[in-house]
Amino acid sequence: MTDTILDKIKTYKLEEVAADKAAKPLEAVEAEAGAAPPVRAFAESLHKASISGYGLIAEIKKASPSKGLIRADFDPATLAQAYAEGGATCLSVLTDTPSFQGAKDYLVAARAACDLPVLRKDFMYDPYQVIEARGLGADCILIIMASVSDAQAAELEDAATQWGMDTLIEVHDAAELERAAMLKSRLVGINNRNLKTFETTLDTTRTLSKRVPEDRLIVSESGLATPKNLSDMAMYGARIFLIGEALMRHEDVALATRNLLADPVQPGGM
Ligand SMILES: O=C(O)c1ccccc1NCC(=O)[C@H](O)[C@H](O)COP(=O)(O)O
Repeated sequence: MTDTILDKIKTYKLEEVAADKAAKPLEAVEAEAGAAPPVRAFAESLHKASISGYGLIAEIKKASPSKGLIRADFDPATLAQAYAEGGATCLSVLTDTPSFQGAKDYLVAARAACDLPVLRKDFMYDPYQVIEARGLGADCILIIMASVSDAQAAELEDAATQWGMDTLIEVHDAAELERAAMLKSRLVGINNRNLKTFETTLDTTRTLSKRVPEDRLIVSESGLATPKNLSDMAMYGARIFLIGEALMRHEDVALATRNLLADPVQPGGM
């Protein structure tokens, strides 16, 4: 069987982490995490925003494997300020370079430019990356169930909790959701993009949202672009959204964010 993009990313990411560990030992990364600015409340901010409006995790995303270059005019600090001005609740910053043209420094710059809590968007396999994320200032990390074992997911979650961070557990099918439910995280991300095939359909949120335990917050991720998309997802219990490309393609990112969040459907409404 040929490798999927997720397999390819995992291969280079494990090599990258091994090189990072050789260059900067765990003790040094722990010291940086210990000296990092205090954690900002990621999950709780989303919960509060979603009670009567929408919670938005706005993604700073320069390029992707499925779309290539998305935004040439790319300054993470300016984009973070635009998202904050437009009403985003939290930020997601891609720190992976080979596939997304992201960078660890982008997270540092974006977080310093605003007051929003920040997700380190990367492919996490090793607690070293989690502690490194805190050292960069991250308030939340991503755990992709399609790419880790149950034991790895629990280990990453424990490391995040130990360093005061939240976790966003990402699933894209029923089997992954069942595994995610064994974890403690409040945030369950339903990715509308199949990371193995790149196929994107909002039917993924429509189908899986019913199976998410009631004590969790549903985050609908990927392929969302219009207010109608958001109100449609809200009908399925998803009032928190992770959005990158659709906002990154607008010249005026603050205005695009504001327009997307205007007029949220009320819980139980429509
Ligand atoms: O975006 C991709 O092409 C991609 C490919 C392989 C693995 C992950 C990928 N994206 C990560 C994401 O989950 C999205 O950046 C995020 O959900 C925002 O999606 P969008 O609003 O469609 O940019």
